[in-house]
Amino acid sequence: MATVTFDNATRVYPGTERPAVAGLSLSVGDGEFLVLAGPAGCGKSTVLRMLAGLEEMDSGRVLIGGRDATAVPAKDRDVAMVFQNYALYPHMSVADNLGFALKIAGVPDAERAARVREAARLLELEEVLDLRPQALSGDQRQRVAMGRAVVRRPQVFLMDEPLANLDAALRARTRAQIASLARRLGITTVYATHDQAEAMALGDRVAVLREGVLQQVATPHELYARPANQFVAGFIGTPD
Ligand SMILES: Nc1ncnc2c1ncn2[C@@H]1O[C@H](COP(=O)(O)OP(=O)(O)OP(=O)(O)O)[C@@H](O)[C@H]1O
Repeated sequence: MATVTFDNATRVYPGTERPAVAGLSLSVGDGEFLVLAGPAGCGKSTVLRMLAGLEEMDSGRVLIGGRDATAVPAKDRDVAMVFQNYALYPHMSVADNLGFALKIAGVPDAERAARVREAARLLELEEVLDLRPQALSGDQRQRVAMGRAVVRRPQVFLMDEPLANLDAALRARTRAQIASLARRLGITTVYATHDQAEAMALGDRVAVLREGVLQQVATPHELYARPANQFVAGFIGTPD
């Protein structure tokens, strides 16, 4: 578990004028579930990628667990990212998909098996451990993608629109599972979505971004009761 702090983080993509993320200062508490919310192109993915070490920052810093991680390579940051386009290995069973990163990392067989079992239990995948991904439903596949992050026991989970490929009913169910899982594990989570209902349902706090600029970060209740400006009020007030 760890805190995450962005300190004046800015990213200007080469060949562009306007920063994709401009002077972001934001702290995420230990074990907190923070949602980054805002319309397409507001900079959510860039924030996650900067935190993961997949995107350079032009200025500012990012701290993980109180330590400056700005210059730390992605593989050494101890964060696990779940994407919307989760690529499972089609030729491997669910169990092998779950354990693959641990195998690469040289985790001994017995410990790997135990961690895979634990993740399968938490994500209700025990029944499908021997199946291949193509035999699974969309939400089961999404849970395997989540499980691959869970087995690594990272300090921070990063989730980029992980439910975007699911239909409405499954989104609601999977959303509830994610919320309960993250809270049970107590792992600091930064979760990006353009869907205000999802943001309000999941976040301990929600950070609303507009064109790369943080507008407000507050609990869902505070955002409803006291939106900082018209943009926040509009975003919160307009169901998807
Ligand atoms: N590699 C890149 N090169 C140039 N511009 C980029 C690059 N990646 C993103 N951008 C631009 O940066 C801005 C922020 O993009 P980002 O993907 O972070 O937003 P987002 O809120 O995650 O949106 P989406 O939900 O569409 O992914 C957008 O204007 C986008 O076009």
